Amino acid sequence: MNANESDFFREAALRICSSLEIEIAMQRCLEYLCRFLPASHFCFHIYDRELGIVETVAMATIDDAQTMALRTPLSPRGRRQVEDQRSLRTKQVNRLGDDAVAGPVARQLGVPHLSGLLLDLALEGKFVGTVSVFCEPNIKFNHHHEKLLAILNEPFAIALANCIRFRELQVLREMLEDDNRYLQEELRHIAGDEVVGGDLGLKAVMELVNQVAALNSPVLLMGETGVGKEVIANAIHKLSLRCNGPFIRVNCGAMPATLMDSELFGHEKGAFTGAVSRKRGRFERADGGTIFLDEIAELSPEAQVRLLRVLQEKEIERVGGIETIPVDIRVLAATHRNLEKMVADGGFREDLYYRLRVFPITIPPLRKRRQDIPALLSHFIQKKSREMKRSIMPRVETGTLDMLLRYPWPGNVRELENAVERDLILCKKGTLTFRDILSSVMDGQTGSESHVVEEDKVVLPLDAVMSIYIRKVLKQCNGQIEGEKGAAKLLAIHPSTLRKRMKKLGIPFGREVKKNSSKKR
Ligand SMILES: Nc1ncnc2c1ncn2[C@@H]1O[C@H](COP(=O)(O)OP(=O)(O)OP(=O)(O)O)[C@@H](O)[C@H]1O
Repeated sequence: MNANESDFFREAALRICSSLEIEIAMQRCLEYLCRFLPASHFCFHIYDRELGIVETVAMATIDDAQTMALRTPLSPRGRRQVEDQRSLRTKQVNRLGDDAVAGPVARQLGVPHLSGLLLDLALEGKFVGTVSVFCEPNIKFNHHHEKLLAILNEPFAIALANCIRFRELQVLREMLEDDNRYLQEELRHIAGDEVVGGDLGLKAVMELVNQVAALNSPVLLMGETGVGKEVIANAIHKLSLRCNGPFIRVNCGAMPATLMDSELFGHEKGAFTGAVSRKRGRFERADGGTIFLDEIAELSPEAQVRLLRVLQEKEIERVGGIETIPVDIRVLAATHRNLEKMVADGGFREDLYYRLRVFPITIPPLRKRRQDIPALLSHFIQKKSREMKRSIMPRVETGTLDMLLRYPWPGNVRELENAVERDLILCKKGTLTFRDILSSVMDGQTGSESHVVEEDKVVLPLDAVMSIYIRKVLKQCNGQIEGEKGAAKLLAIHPSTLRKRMKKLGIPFGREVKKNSSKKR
């Protein structure tokens, strides 16, 4: 390369690398190339050997520049011409339309009448693609022009290779975004979209949810384990303006304290042994959406301090990092523990407690909203049958519902869900009997019966109330139906009417009660 050629190389190379937008870089380069060779158009092409297609990825003229994905299938002769070629070539074509390879491409670009200069590009000995410059038909390219273009083989090849990589990355990113949207949908589905009981036992809760959802205020969800705190958190997110953003759940109780910081805030590469690459934490992932901190009471004192900072500053620092990263998140927290007492005992930071309980919502236990049990039961039977791919929907044995209504459900909705699943696995004839629940109700583990109907002041189906009352009277009469001390007399009905009703409601007769309890022992 002589001095002039060196200057030419330097300036053209700088221009083709001057922008990440390849078409802009090409236009800048074309403006310079025009001073040395006749060039009205400047294109990059790649070749798909499997499909025999030339793809024009970008084109620049003095007035216009664009990326494109113009795909031109080649004729068998054109394919042979490209594929049989052993070495990289520079080629002059007097009329583009006459060439077996350049012709179809030029026709699609609307310039078959122009003449062209084509140069195959290689990087580290591998074919990358082709660069072409076109000019008016009355002007001819010559060997000097060919030589000048060949000097730029490497920078052009790098620019084209980078452009293709960038395009691949964009496609991957779009796929990831699409996957992400799909997975978020799936997660919402798994977590259970529907709030069963929203218009009955959870009506008051849902009223609060509707009031707070659209705001950005933190919400503290309280209630026993399994009452549906996560379901309500999900409902808040779905009803909020952030519903299209991520909903990220963190189970603070299930995470070892040593990993908590890096899980929540992420880490930089090499921040600690095992940090082999940079990782984004859950707060960063929740950016633009909602973070749900489940079992918040289990947070270590150190993590509590850091969480307080995030809530105050709205920014995080990755472990081992120095830059602060702003995060736009809405925090929902949940606990089954008495946080107020923990604060009083010094187990939870008071300042953090007040930041989190800006809007507290307490979800009542299932035993305080028994009216939701029938709907929950049918919801879970349908959901679990679908999951287990059962074609026939099982039915609940007559009289069992009232048993389920009397049971205190210490594990709340989760226990009911598990009971349905267990019974679906066990049930042979398509009838759910809930034997376990039945025997614990029979064993009197439900507490006083009046607790069910009087204390809770809930509205129960008439059959259930009748069943509860008949059982109560039968208990008083030691299971005796007839006679002066029998239940029928107390209830002022005929013994056979009582028997019929007991059968209908699935109430076991005296002997069966004893049989059940002795079986248990
Ligand atoms: N109202 C409801 N409607 C439909 N499904 C519900 C409802 N409440 C709870 N569930 C289901 O019951 C199960 C337990 O609910 P969830 O995980 O929300 O309880 P939780 O209070 O967050 O429990 P924990 O305190 O153990 O984290 C889940 O499978 C959930 O889908």
